[in-house]
Amino acid sequence: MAKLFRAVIMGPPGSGKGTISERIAQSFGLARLSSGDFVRENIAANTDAGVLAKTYIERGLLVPDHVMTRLLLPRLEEMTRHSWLMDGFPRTLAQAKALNSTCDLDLVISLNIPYETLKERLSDRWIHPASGRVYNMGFNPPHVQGRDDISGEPLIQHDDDKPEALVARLRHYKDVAKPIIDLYKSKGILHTFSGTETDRIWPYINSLLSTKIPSTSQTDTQRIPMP
Ligand SMILES: Nc1nc2c(ncn2[C@H]2C[C@H](O)[C@@H](COP(=O)(O)OP(=O)(O)OP(=O)(O)O)O2)c(=O)[nH]1
Ligand SMILES: Nc1ncnc2c1ncn2[C@@H]1O[C@H](COP(=O)(O)OP(=O)(O)O)[C@@H](O)[C@H]1O
Repeated sequence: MAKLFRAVIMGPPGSGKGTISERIAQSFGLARLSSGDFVRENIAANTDAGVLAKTYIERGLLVPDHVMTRLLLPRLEEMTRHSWLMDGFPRTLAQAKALNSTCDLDLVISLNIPYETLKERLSDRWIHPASGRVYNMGFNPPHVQGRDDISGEPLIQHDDDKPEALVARLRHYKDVAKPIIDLYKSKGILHTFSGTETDRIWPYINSLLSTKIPSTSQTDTQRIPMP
């Protein structure tokens, strides 16, 4: 069997992680894993970790490391036969260390996007809360204004996407991401992409991954369901 491929995508809020992950999953057939989706699925399924996670999310807090690792690592251990790309985890150095002890990452993509660009994008971002689907009124608008394409339900805007909250969020990201980025740099697996437009960054990511991903991992396109 060809070697499997495991990657993580990192970047500040609004940097395009979700958008780029979707493209990578489609182009290379990696399973796309999102920590936010895992959390939402666990909440919906009423698992112990999900019930606990919900108490933090309801207060607008990050889920503590030990809950996140309990929720995610067993799922990763089940994926021994899959290549995957993870979005949203690790978000702290403790999570990165826990991930390290579970699997060997092949590659980390870090997105480096100017503050002004992030501010513009997020103030234009609308979300379908039940599914996590994301729209941008300029970049990828919904078919019907203010409505989710699939369910037709209303879209909302997050309070923390407003400019005044964004400065603090970005500062927080920089602080917590730095040691994680340093860790991956020291392992020689970090690749940083800078720019203001996803469509211009994408070709570089695409060509890097073309050289790294063994062709047999490219047959396995799927979104991983809950057990
Ligand atoms: N105008 C413009 N908008 C973009 C571009 N790339 C992505 N967007 C939009 C899509 C979304 O509404 C917003 C943020 O993109 P994503 O949700 O993919 O970002 P990310 O997953 O990093 O954000 P998150 O961590 O969930 O806050 O910006 C771009 O190149 N130009
Ligand atoms: N790695 C993580 N560590 C801690 N909490 C997390 C992590 N990933 C997701 N969460 C929790 O789940 C929520 C939803 O995650 P996500 O879909 O990535 O949304 P957002 O981009 O709004 O943070 C987060 O706001 C946070 O409370």
